[in-house]
Amino acid sequence: MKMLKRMILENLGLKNHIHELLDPNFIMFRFTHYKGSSIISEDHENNIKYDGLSGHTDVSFLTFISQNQVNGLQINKNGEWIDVNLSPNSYAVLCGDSFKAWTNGRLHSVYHRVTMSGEIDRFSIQFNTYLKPGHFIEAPKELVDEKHPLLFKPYEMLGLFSYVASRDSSVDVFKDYCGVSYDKM
Ligand SMILES: O=C(O)CCC(=O)C(=O)O
Ligand SMILES: [Fe+2]
Repeated sequence: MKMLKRMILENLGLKNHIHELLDPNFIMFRFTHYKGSSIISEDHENNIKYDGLSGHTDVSFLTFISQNQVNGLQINKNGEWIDVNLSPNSYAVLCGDSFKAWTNGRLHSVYHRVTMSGEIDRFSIQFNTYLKPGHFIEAPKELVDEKHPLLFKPYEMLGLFSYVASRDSSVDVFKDYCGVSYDKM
């Protein structure tokens, strides 16, 4: 994770900012169990119900996803859903909203979902990286200029978490919380 952050910052010419992202690093793990159709099937006339998770972006900096050998994760590229075929012992890395905000939009958060289509249960582990509460996420000055106006106001993770928890997750909560709107002249 540290290496990945270093590589990204080096690429953006921001190596001098690495400690802002590494020192206050804060990690959350989540385990998810998606039931295969053999368990939750309500198969009346082939009307099978599948488990899953609807489309969203993560509010983290980075998300690492590891799974048992059952696929189901999909990412959206230009409106098209693409299956992520994870080989055993590998994991997916997704960029989240916080990295997008900190890079003032240079990185994009990945819109993704989970769609189950088989009989076997899927188990996944998500490892989300944030900044410790109390540390503000603010794009470095080098990434803000006339051509690249500030896209997100500085914010802090606890404020964001409580806002997200109080909202309907189907709307763009992250942008609602800290997005900057510029009036078109
Ligand atoms: O289970 C997965 O592969 C992804 C889960 C996910 O996107 C999430 O919990 O935010
Ligand atoms: Fe997610």
